[in-house]
Amino acid sequence: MILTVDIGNTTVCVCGVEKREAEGHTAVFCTKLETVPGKDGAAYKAELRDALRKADVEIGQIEGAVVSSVVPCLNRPIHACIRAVLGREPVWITCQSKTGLKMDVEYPEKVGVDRIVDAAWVAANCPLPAVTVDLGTATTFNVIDEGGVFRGGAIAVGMATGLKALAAKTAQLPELRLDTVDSAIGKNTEACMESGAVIGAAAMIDGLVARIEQELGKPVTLVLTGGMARYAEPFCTHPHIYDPQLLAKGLMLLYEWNVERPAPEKIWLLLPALRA
Ligand SMILES: Nc1ncnc2c1ncn2[C@@H]1O[C@H](COP(=O)(O)OP(=O)(O)O)[C@@H](O)[C@H]1O
Ligand SMILES: CC(C)(COP(=O)(O)O)[C@@H](O)C(=O)NCCC(=O)O
Ligand SMILES: [K+]
Repeated sequence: MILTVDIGNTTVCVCGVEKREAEGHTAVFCTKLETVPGKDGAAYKAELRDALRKADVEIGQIEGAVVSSVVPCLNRPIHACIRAVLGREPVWITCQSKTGLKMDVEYPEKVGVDRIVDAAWVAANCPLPAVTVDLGTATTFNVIDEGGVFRGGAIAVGMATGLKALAAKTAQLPELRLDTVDSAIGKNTEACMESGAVIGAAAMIDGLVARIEQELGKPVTLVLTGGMARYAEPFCTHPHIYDPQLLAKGLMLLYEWNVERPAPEKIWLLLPALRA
């Protein structure tokens, strides 16, 4: 099992991913820790140990760890946390990692690593061209053309972020926790806000993907993921795949492609140590 860790702006998503005979890459557990800038490695260490215990995972089952981050101030604490819990160094995914993607954007080093991981999985596993949409703090769109080229995309306000901004910037709109939505026509303030956030996000996805298809001149495979995707996904009319494990599976794939294994001659050097 590989521990995959995605440091997002709202949550640090930790999963245990295995490669299974029949199903391929599969997340066997997932847990979300809160993203708290300033929180130290020791505090995350306690939370991670607790989460692993609750998931019934023994440290010995975990062969390695891999991390993507779009919150640089948490990189050190999370690195320290993983090293302390697993006793090994995690692999960090960056724009320099082997991803199988060719980057056709102005500043590849500025693209969020979570976007690259989503795109890399889809480029390796789905019919291309494809669009991935990750509904988290932000709603991000990635466009991968039929040659496996990352062509860029779009970044829009996330559903929960939009609702928080509305409550903060208006006198009469309440704080809201999203629930299932059943109608585009809300009959009260909360229902109106939910329609705007959820069905609005779905309509934006359908509309933006249609524009992207126009620009590419081809239909795309659409893959939806992220913490908020389950709310909007039922309202997307474009054919799509909903895969809440996209980022975790992508991280394990990139672990396999980027982990440094000892060269064969070094394995002979290690053998005496292994026997001891
Ligand atoms: N029912 C809900 N109502 C409001 N916000 C929610 C709900 N469920 C999850 N969230 C929010 O979903 C977002 C988390 O999505 P996630 O994909 O984990 O984000 P990120 O990758 O940006 O950290 C956050 O904005 C979180 O507060
Ligand atoms: C767009 C994002 C804020 C999305 O982050 P998330 O919603 O996953 O927390 C993140 O991918 C990011 O900081 N990107 C850098 C800019 C870019 O991708 O072009
Ligand atoms: K994310």
